[in-house]
Amino acid sequence: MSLSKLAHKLLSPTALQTSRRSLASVAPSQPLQAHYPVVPGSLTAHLQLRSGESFTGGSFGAPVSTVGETVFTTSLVGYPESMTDPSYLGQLLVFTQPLVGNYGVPGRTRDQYGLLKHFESEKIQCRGIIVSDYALKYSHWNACESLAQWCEREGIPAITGVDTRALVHILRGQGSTLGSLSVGAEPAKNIDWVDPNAENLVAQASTDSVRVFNPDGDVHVALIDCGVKYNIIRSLCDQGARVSLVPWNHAISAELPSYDGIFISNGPGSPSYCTETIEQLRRAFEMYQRPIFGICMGNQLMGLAAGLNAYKLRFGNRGHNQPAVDLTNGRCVITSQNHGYALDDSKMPAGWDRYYVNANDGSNEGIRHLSMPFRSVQFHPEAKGGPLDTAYLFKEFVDQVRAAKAAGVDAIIDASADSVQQSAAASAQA
Ligand SMILES: NC(=O)CC[C@H](N)C(=O)O
Repeated sequence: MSLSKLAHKLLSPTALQTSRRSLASVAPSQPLQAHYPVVPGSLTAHLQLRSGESFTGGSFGAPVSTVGETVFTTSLVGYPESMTDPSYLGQLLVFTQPLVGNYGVPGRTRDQYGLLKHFESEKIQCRGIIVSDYALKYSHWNACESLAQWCEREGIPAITGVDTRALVHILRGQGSTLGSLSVGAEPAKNIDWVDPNAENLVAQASTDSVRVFNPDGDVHVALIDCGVKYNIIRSLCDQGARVSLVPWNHAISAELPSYDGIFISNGPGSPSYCTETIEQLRRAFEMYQRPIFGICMGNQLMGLAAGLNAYKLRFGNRGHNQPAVDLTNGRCVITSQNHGYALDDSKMPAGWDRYYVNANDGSNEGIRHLSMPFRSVQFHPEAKGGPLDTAYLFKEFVDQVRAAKAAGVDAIIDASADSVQQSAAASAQA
C-alpha cells in the first residue's frame, strides 16, 4: 500500500472512530498496565477513578494516599506554576504532556514585592499529580531540586507510567471524576469519596487578613483574594498600583471610597459558595463607579452578582492554548486557562454584554457592563504559565483606574446619599 493510501486509511473518520471506541470500551474495573518504564526501585502507585477504572504505575512523590477531583491540563510546560496555582486546590492534576519533570523545580527566590518569583503561591495546591513519563534526570540553569523531591518534601503523591491518553479519553467522555491516588502494592480499599467541590474551597485559599503590596503605588486597588495567583498581584504592582489584598468575604462595599479600583482574583471550587463576595459585588455594582475587573473565579462571581447563573463544564478548560474571541473587535487571543465552571451567558442581564467567547466550545470567556467600567475575563491574562497575549488587560485596567482618578470620578454614584452608611450597616450585620 502506498504511503498516502496508508495515511488516508489511518486518518479516515472510520479509523479514528474505531480507535476512540477501543479506548472507550476499556472495561471499567480492569487495571490498565503502566505504559512506560517507572522510576527504578520506586513504590507502586494506583489511580482509581470513582467510576471504576484503575491505573497502576510508579510512585515518585510522597508515599501518601489522597482523594480529589481528577482533571487534566493540556499545557506543555509550567508544572511549578500550575501545581502552586490555588485554583487547583482539591484536585488531582493529570498532565497530557507525556514527559514531565525534565527541567526540575526552581528555587524560592522572591521579587521586589516579596512574592515567590517562580511559584504562584507558597505551596503545592493540587492534591496529587498523574504523569505518563516522569523524567528521571532534570536539567535547567534555575533548577534546585527534582519534581520528585519537591512532591515528597511537600507531602504530595505523584504517579508515573499512566497511559494519560486513555485516562483523558475517559475524563473527556464522562467528565471530571473523583479519583483516589494511593501508594502501596495493592490499590486502596474502602475509599472515602469526599468531593472537594462540596465545600467552600475559596475560604481555605484566601488570605485571612489585609496585606498591602507596593505601598507607594499612585492608585489604590482592592484585590479580593479568592485564592490569588502571585502573578496577578505582581501584574497590578508592575503597572504602578498599590494593592490591598483583602479576604474573599471582606466587607468591601462599606469602604468603597478608599479604592480607586476593585479587582477579583481566580480561586478554587464552585463559585456558588462565595455568597458573601457575590453580595458585596452586587452592592458595589449599584453604587461604585470606578473600574472593577475580574479574572476566572472573578468573572464567575461578577456574573453571578450581575444576575447570571454558573454551571459545571463536563471536563473544564485547562491549558495554555485556548482561543478566545474579543467580541468588541473580533480579534482572537490565545489564552491560559484553568476552570471547571462557566457562566451561562445565553441571556445577558440588562446593561451587560458578552465580552469574550471561547472559539473551541463557545463557552463564556468574559462579560462587560455597557455603561460602567466593569468587566471580567474567564481566562488568565497573568498567564504563569501560558502566553502573555492578554497581559495588556492589566495595563488597560490600571490606566482606566488612573484616568478615573485624574478625572476626579467619585467612588460612589451619589456620595451624599445614605447608601454608603446603609451598606456599612448591612455589612456589619452580615
Ligand atoms: N482559575 C479559576 O479561578 C477557576 C475558577 C473555578 N474554580 C472553576 O474551576 O471554574
